[in-house]
Amino acid sequence: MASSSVQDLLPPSLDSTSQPPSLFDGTTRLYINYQCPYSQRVWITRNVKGLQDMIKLVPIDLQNRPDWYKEKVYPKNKVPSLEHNNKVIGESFVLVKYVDYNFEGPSFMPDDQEKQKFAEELIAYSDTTFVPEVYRSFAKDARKLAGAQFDYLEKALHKFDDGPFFLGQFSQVDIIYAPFIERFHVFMPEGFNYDITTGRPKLAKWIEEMNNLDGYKQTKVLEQEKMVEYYKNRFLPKA
Ligand SMILES: N[C@@H](CCC(=O)N[C@@H](CS)C(=O)NCC(=O)O)C(=O)O
Repeated sequence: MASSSVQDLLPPSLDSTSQPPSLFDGTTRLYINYQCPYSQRVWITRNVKGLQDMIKLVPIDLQNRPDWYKEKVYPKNKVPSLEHNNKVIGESFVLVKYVDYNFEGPSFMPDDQEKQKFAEELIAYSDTTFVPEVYRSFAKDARKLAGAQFDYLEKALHKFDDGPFFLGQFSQVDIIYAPFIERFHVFMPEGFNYDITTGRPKLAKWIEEMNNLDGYKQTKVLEQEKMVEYYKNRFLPKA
């Protein structure tokens, strides 16, 4: 018998023709989209904490969204969202913390106060600066402007030397950055002939170490060519 790939094990995406799950029946559900980097953050958290049986994945087709998602689950009509204890909450950075603090499994925030402070700084930096600046750079001088953002990460990775991750040991910070670094690492060589790891040994090592984590590996974008095409269409000037 052929061995099953990660893709075979993933539930199919629900679309406008799909019935809703039996909402608020006590099941904890994580609504995601397989291509969405924000969803991926929470999906990684669920996996690395070993919560595969406690938090059910419900993938949504965003191009052909079921009406019930906005009407009955999450009025903001975005993913990710989490149905838990008769409530639905959203926003990936809120959910990463929520899943880390409210469910069993290893904790991904160290007790050390200096590390906690640095974690908050890096987590805030991600969506206020790192992600928007790299996206903005694609229309300008990507190699220089995005380069400055990857330099920031390289410097941050030098701060703690008790492991290859942002706080030394694997933490929420790695989870927050991983989906975006993954996409930029694939897209920038294609779009700008630019390898984000060149001259950045800590970042190169970080990517290597992340790729050793099964809970992360299972969430990685499967259709990389599609992702690159999407980025090209969205961010590069039309020929
Ligand atoms: N700030 C949100 C962003 C979530 C987000 O933008 N999700 C996208 C998919 S990656 C979405 O649901 N888009 C659908 C829409 O905006 O209609 C978070 O961190 O969770």
